[in-house]
Amino acid sequence: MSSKLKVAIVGSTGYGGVELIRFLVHHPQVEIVSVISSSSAGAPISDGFPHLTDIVVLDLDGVDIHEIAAKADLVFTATPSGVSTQLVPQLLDAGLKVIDLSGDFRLLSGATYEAWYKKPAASPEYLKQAVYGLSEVYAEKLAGVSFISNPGCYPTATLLGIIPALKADWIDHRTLIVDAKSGVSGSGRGTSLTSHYAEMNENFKAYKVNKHQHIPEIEQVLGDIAGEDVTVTFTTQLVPMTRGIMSTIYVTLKGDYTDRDLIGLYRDYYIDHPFVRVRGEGIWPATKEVFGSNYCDIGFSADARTGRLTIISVIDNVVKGAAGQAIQNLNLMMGWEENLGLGFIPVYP
Ligand SMILES: NC(=O)C1=CN([C@@H]2O[C@H](COP(=O)(O)OP(=O)(O)OC[C@H]3O[C@@H](n4cnc5c(N)ncnc54)[C@H](OP(=O)(O)O)[C@@H]3O)[C@@H](O)[C@H]2O)C=CC1
Ligand SMILES: CC(=O)N[C@@H](CCC(=O)OP(=O)(O)O)C(=O)O
Repeated sequence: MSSKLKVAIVGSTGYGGVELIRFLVHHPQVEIVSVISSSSAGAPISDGFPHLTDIVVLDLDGVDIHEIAAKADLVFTATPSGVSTQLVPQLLDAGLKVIDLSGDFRLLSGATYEAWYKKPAASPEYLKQAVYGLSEVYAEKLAGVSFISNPGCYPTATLLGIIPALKADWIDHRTLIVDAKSGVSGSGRGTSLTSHYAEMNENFKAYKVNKHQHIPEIEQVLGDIAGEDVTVTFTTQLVPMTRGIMSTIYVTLKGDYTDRDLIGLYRDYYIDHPFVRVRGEGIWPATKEVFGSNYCDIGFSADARTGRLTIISVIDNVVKGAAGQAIQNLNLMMGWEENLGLGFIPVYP
């Protein structure tokens, strides 16, 4: 009998789910026992995803809580916001561990969720069970828990870029401006006018300016770190590429800190965490340099002329922004090496 952790994936036919499969197939402590679809149960997963032919030889299962509980120890829910709200409580009640990739359990306040997501919030009983999984920042809180809420893609890039400087009190958080750009896979596999080729190709467009649902998530975590309320100006933009997020952060420095000071501060902060790489002086990260990997790369320019700091943080939205961080959180939950099953070099060029 296998002593591996038995894992099921709900939403296995979405971008996050398929990416979970890509990594979990190589994870030494995990066995994928069920790939689940609410719309295509019964068919081999490789019918819809021929790149998995002969690699994942499983038929898609339906969403049946008892069947999942009979097969699996832990479930990844890579399901849309609103779906997880309903599904996750049933999985937890069935005794399963859960790592949820949606936005449904990230915000502590149900009222804040409803204001930004425009959907009914999960019940407070379950909201308070969720541990927020920004791996590098909350690693110690994740060990041994049963339910992790995986961070959003934009919050991951943005928060990892801001937190060390905020924690050190080197920046004035009242001046934070975040200019964030994402590839189209961030909006999921379902077709929409937004992700239509003719709308996206050779285009660069802003959306949800100051209204994005990730704003309260970023402010919640920064408030936790700062010990007081924090607000950010946050602009999201779509760029004509498949994967990648670049979050460019502008903030006023509280002292005469140099790039070298910042590099030292950030390298110290992330010293025990292999997936955040801090660039050397004048070497700014590009999305291609993390493509397909779980890395978050960060670079700086402290401008003595304006007194402002520019921080550039890049991730692959489907990996560090979703499936990769979810597996990193699984590793932290289970007490395994943080990088187990994730040690891939980015795809380049
Ligand atoms: N894409 C990204 O970069 C990121 C995504 N996320 C979040 O992760 C989650 C998954 O995202 P992503 O994979 O991109 O989304 P997709 O739209 O690509 O996939 C979502 C999947 O959920 C399944 N689904 C839909 N309705 C139900 C239901 N009622 N019950 C069970 N399953 C259902 C669908 O599969 P089927 O019809 O086969 O059931 C679908 O393939 C979302 O909450 C998203 O916001 C978070 C960070 C980054
Ligand atoms: C490019 C793009 O459209 N990205 C999506 C990210 C959505 C997402 O990941 O949703 P939750 O984290 O809130 O579940 C967006 O901006 O809404």
